[in-house]
Amino acid sequence: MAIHDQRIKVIHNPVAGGRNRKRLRIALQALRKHASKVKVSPTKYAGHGIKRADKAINRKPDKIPYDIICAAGGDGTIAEVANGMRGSDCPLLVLPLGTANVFARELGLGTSMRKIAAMVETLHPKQVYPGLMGNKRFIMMVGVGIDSLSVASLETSLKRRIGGAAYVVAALKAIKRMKELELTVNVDGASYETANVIVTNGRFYGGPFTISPNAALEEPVFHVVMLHQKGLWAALRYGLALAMGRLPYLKDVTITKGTHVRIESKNALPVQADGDYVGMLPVEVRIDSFPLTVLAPRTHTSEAAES
Ligand SMILES: Nc1ncnc2c1ncn2[C@@H]1O[C@H](COP(=O)(O)OP(=O)(O)OP(=O)(O)O)[C@@H](O)[C@H]1O
Repeated sequence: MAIHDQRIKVIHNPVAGGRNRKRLRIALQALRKHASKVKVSPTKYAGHGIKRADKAINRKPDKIPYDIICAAGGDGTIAEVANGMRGSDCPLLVLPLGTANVFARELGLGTSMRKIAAMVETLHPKQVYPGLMGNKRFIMMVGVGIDSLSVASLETSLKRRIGGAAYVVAALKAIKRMKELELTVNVDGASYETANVIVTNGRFYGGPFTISPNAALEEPVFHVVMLHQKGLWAALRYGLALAMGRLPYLKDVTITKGTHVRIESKNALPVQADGDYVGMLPVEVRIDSFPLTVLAPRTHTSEAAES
């Protein structure tokens, strides 16, 4: 699907990933070369991406519809736009301007805006399956454990200033609460006791790190990654194994598949979805019956994911 004479609505989160104007400009230049119209609408507050996307999809009858909706931001922005597009088969183009940009890596787009600009005309529609928490979509993952404790104590202003390093600061704060991590996870009827869980439809986590090597966005199934140990030593070991690509192969890590997952605890614990705090336990997630159409390279390699 070449972006040729098409009408594109770009929903841009101006606060994603710190300063992102230059990266956006590179992408817009490429889009304007090929498209007949490129309309950029910045988000004004958290959650605005949902409304913007819904409005772009359901235009008044006297207005010409858009052919492509583009989410320019981090994974949180993409999730918002994907929520506003639920039920539509209009393709979503992703311009990664966030901090971790896991979804763009997962699609094989990578994170180099120059490379994306160079290939934007050759991207093809592909169907992927987001998850649902209640009636709200997440595009890749939901987590409870050291990650959700960290996200819940993350200072947004610090993240805007120092980027990914703010997560390290947040993780240090979260360490104090690690003993509370006692979870019961039910995957399609099978019950597990664990300390950390990540329910994901993708391979990557926190950027280019592999957490579930056999997952694929286009398969309507979750990979449920459970890290059973808690405590400082376990957290450090998991962090190191993740950085070295060894996490999925540790003896105290279980990965199972399912389409319906319930997570609960006797303790009050926060939940993260696509890197943002979304509420407290208990939580129930399932695969969305509506697929999401995204533009992606026809074939992709791990090199693109690592760029
Ligand atoms: N104008 C805005 N002002 C404040 N917050 C916003 C605005 N627009 C969107 N947001 C919120 O910012 C949050 C974070 O943005 P996003 O996830 O896109 O970037 P990021 O956190 O830098 O990247 P990543 O998720 O890849 O780490 C989103 O969940 C969204 O709700």
